[in-house]
Amino acid sequence: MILDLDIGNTLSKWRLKDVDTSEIRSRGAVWTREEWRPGADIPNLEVVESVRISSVARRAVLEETVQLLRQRVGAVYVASSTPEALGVTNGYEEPERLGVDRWLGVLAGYQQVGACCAVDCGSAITIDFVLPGGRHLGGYILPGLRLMKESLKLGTRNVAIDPDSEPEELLVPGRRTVEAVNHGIYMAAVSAINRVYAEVCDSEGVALPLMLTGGDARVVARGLQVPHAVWPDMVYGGLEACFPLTAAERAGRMAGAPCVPSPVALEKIRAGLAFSMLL
Ligand SMILES: Nc1ncnc2c1ncn2[C@@H]1O[C@H](COP(=O)(O)OP(=O)(O)OP(=O)(O)O)[C@@H](O)[C@H]1O
Ligand SMILES: CC(C)(CO)[C@@H](O)C(=O)NCCC(=O)O
Ligand SMILES: [K+]
Repeated sequence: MILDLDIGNTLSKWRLKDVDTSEIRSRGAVWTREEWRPGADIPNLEVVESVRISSVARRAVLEETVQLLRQRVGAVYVASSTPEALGVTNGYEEPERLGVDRWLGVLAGYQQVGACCAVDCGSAITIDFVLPGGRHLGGYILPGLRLMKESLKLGTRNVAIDPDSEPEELLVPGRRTVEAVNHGIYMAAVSAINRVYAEVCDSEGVALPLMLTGGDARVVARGLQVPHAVWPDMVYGGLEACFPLTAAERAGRMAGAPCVPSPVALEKIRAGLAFSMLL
């Protein structure tokens, strides 16, 4: 088995992938600040031959995790942001400072569809762009839905936005605090993504396919106007592309990669942008 680990700021997510069949066998998540104790929701390391890790947690968390795993598992691969990989050039002035989850998302997106916009709706919402030819432009970082809500300190943090609610309901004025906060942060996230997407496509002169990942991807995606795909395993896809171990991975196939709809024509994106500026 391959153990894929995505250590985020809030949650550390893992999945076990069968080396022979490329199937995903199990998944789980633990809070990042907690220890990896036996009995918790952690994978059985007895069956693991290799581990691939994406981590944006503090250095000490990664070091402890790697140390623990090296004693038990044959091969441990740790992803890092580099100046260039898989045909993509990193747009950061200091490439190693780009969050590796963003880098892996961008690499997975580029491998799947070529030039694209990759959005991660996690603890933070990140929006990254890669142009045809593989130039990563850099991107945007804003607080995630949960962070925005917590920062208001109105005692509404435990009421999550229902991922099944209709965007029309979420975009109307709230008539209770919880509702006003939920609708406000939803509007903030959705309109930021819509605007940034349109601005960058306009200024670069290219309509880009749009992909979303992260814990809040589904609910945020429902409010977007442009065609898009949700890919929960996008960061894992980057790990598969960087460290291919199965036959399918060596052939460039990433687990759970979605069919990404073609973007609308650039003229339409530009018209939408011009319209929203006039109002
Ligand atoms: N069980 C859960 N626990 C915490 N957050 C959850 C849960 N389910 C959904 N979420 C939502 O997912 C978001 C966190 O997404 P994700 O799991 O991608 O975070 P993360 O990996 O810790 O983020 P990052 O990698 O940016 O640190 C939160 O904003 C929250 O609203
Ligand atoms: C922005 C987050 C927290 C999103 O998970 C992560 O990608 C990160 O810690 N990045 C480092 C800073 C940067 O990407 O510029
Ligand atoms: K993430």
